This record gives sequence, structure tokens and C-alpha cells, in this order.
Amino acid sequence: MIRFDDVTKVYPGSKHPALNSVSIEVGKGEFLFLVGASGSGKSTFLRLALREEKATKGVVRVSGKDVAKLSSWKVPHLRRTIGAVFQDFRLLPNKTVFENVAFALQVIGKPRHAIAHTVPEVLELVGLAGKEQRFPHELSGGEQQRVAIARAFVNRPAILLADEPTGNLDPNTSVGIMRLLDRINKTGTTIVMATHDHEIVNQMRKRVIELENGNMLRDEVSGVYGYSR
Ligand SMILES: Nc1ncnc2c1ncn2[C@@H]1O[C@H](COP(=O)(O)OP(=O)(O)OP(=O)(O)O)[C@@H](O)[C@H]1O
Repeated sequence: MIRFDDVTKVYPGSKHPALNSVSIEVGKGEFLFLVGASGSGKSTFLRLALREEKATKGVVRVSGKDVAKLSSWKVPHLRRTIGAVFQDFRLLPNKTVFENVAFALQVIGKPRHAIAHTVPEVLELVGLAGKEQRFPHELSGGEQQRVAIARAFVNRPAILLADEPTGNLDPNTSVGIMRLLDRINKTGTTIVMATHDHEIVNQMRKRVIELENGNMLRDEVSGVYGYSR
């Protein structure tokens, strides 16, 4: 699903690579945690997969395609196969829960009757049935993140990238979000989640890749993220 071959990213004006010769393959249906200290390169990895940034060296493939070779008019299509969730939710503040999720379908030209059918279904899946008409500011942080996940998943992308999705949430709320991501993963969606949260990584026992200063430190099948490091 996602494959990095010897990928290096050096941002313009920067001396040190944000990612340094990283090779990673993430298979279909996998759940991968990307861990590491602040600045270790986690977000850079996700941005390269979304082609928000281009690799300085090496090849990034998503669903078998070299993303550097995609013509710019094909980039939106790539992004449609990848859902993305962020720490700060990024909801549209003046749109309701329903409208926030529906928007993701409107922009790809889904007909209104399909939207009317699909949005309630995905809101039910994320546990927000009955809150369709609320605005983001009328929701808790955990509920806002559920809306963001619904919006990322409504199009049934093959891949979901999550950058610190529990970073703004308390531990109990975070557990709920992780259960939801686990459920989405069980539908066959590949998930790559960047996190600092030791507790969550240690509970979930999924594949863990640790980055340090842009280098890949370890890749463990059922890994932990110990406190002692
Ligand atoms: N747009 C940019 N321009 C220049 N340098 C950048 C840019 N974005 C990130 N960097 C640098 O690249 C390195 C990796 O950053 P990145 O955001 O990928 O780390 P991270 O592991 O996601 O950190 P955090 O956990 O704090 O989000 C850091 O040294 C950072 O300062």
C-alpha cells in the first residue's frame, strides 16, 4: 500500500535531513504506529505519502504508484484514496457535523441522494448518530475528532493517515478514538498513525516504527514504546 525506498527529505534551507534513507513497506490492512521524539520525522513521512512534500531522494509509492511521477492533476485522485486525520481536527467551524462529512463527498461530485444515505451511515459508525445538526463548537474534543474521522473515512479510502489524532484528548477519550481506529482498520483499511502516546502504543500492540532525527531506529511487529527511552 505504502512503500518508501531509501527516501530522504531535506527541507529547503535545512542542513539536516528530516528523513534520512528510510525504507518502509506498509501492507494492505496493516496498522502501523510511527513513534519518536518531536522533530524525528513522523509528520514528514505522512506528508510525503500524501505528496504534500516531495522526496529529495528515493521513491515513495502509494498503491504501487510512484507519487513523484503523478501529474499534478492526478494528485487529487491520490488524496482521495488516502484519508487524513490531524491533532487539531480541522473541521469547518460554520458547517454542521452532517455538512462537514458531506463536504468530503460533495467535492468529489457524489450525487445528493448518495450523500444523504452515506453520511448518516458513517456517523453511526463513529458513534455520532443524533448529533448531525450540531456545530463543531457544540461538541467535545473527542466528538470533534470522531467527525474528522468520519469525514476521512466516508469515502472508504484504502489508507488512513493519522497525525497525533489523540494529541489534544484526555486518556479516556483517546481510548475511544483508538477503538474506533481499530474498528476501521478491521474493515481492511491500512492505518499509519504518528503518535507520542506511550500508553496507547503499549496497549494496542501493533507494528511500531521508531524514528530518531530522521533515521529509522527500529521496526517491530508487535511493538511497544517504553517510557525508559
Ligand atoms: N516545512 C518545513 N521546513 C523546514 N523544516 C521542516 C519543515 N517541516 C519540518 N521540518 C523539520 O524537519 C524535521 C522533522 O519534522 P517533522 O514535523 O516531520 O517531525 P515530527 O516527528 O512529526 O515532530 P512532531 O512530533 O513535533 O510533530 C524537524 O527538524 C523539523 O524542524
